[in-house]
Amino acid sequence: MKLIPCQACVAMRNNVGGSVSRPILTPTKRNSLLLTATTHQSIRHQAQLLKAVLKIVVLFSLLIGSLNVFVFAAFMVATFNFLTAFFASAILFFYNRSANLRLASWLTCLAVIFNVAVFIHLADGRNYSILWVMIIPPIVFFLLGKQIGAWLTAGVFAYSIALMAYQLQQPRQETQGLGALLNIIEVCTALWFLFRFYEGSRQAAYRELESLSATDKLTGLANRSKLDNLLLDVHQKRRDAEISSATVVICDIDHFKRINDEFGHLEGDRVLQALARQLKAEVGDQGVVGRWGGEEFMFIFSERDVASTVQFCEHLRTTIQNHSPSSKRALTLSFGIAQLHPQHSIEHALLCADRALYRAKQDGRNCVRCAERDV
Ligand SMILES: Nc1nc2c(ncn2[C@@H]2O[C@H](COP(=O)(O)OP(=O)(O)OP(=O)(O)O)[C@@H](O)[C@H]2O)c(=O)[nH]1
Repeated sequence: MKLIPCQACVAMRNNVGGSVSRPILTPTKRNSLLLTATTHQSIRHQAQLLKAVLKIVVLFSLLIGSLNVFVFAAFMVATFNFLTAFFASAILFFYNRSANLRLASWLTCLAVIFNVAVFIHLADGRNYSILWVMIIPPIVFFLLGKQIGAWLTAGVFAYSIALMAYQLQQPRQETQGLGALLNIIEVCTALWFLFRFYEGSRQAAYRELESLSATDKLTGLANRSKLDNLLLDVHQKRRDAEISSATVVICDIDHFKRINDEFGHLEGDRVLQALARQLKAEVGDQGVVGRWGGEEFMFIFSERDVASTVQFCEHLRTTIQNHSPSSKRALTLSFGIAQLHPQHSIEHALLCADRALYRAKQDGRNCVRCAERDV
C-alpha cells in the first residue's frame, strides 16, 4: 500500500470500485482474461455438443438400420442407415485426431441433412417420415450457430414443404402402422436426447462462467466484483435488521514491493497465493475473504462486532508473523477495520477501513487499527 494523504484517499474512495493500491491487473487486462476463459469455455461446450450429436447419430442409425433389416426387410434403407453410422463414426474419429471443430461440425450437419433428405425421399411420404426434418434445427443451430442454423433450417424446411406438395399430387399413401409409430417414437427420443444434453451442458457452462467471473485468477479467492456484491448483500441485511452487526476489514501486506524487487514478480505471485491459502484457512466459515486488489485483501463478517473483529485480526497478524507464507522473507500484515452501519453507505465504511489501514501503516505497520468512530 502507498502512504497516500487522506484527501487523496478520500478522492480515490469516492466509489466502491476505487483502490489505493496500484492494481496489477487493469480492468482491460481482467476483461481480456475473462474473454479468453469465455472463449475456451465456449469451444469446450461446442466440442461436447458435437460429440454428443455424433454419438446420438451413430446410435440411432445402428438401431434404425437393425429395425429396417429385421422388422421391415427394407435392406436399401438399412444399408443407408449403416453408412450413416459409419460416416458419423468417421467424423468423430476425424475430430478426435484433428480437433478441427468447425469442419467436423459442418460435416456432421451436412451428413445429417443429407441422411434425412434421402430418407424422406425414399420413404415417399409414408409412415410420417417427414417428421425426421424436426431433428435438423437443434443440430444445425447447436453446431453452426444462429445465422447458418437459420439458413440451413429454412432450406431443409423449404425442401420438405416442396416434397410434401409434390406428394400431395400423387395418390395418398398409407401412413398408419408400425413404421409410423416407430418413426414418431424415434424422432421424439432423438429430440429428447438432443435437448436434454444441450440444456445440461448449457447450464454447466453458465455455472462455470459465473464462478469464473467471481474468482480472482491468481489466488482463487473471491474477486473484487464478488466482494462488491457481498458487501451489498451484508449491508442490505444490516439495514433490514436481519443481522445485528457487520464489519469490513482491509488487510495489506507490508513492504510487499521489496519481495517483488528482491526475488522477482513470480515469487511475489507465489507469496500472494500462499498467503491467500492461509487467510482462507484462518477465516473458515466465520466470514468471507477476497482479494480486494494488488496486495490488499478484504474480510467481510456478519454477526461480528468490532471488538471480536480486532481479536480475529490480531490472531491473524501474529499467525502470519510467526508462519510467513514466504520462505525467503518474514511477512507482516496491516489491518484497517470498520463497521458496516445501516445508516451509512458502503462507500463510507470502505473509506473508514481505508483510513484505519492508513493509520496502521503510519504507526509502523504490522498492526490492527479501527475506524475512529468505531473505537
Ligand atoms: N507479484 C505481484 N505483485 C503485485 C501484484 N499486485 C500488486 N503487486 C505489487 O505490490 C506492490 C505494492 O507496493 P506498494 O503499494 O508500494 O506497497 P508496499 O511495498 O506493500 O508497501 P506498504 O503497503 O506501504 O507497506 C507493487 O510492487 C506491486 O507491483 C500481483 O498480483 N503480483
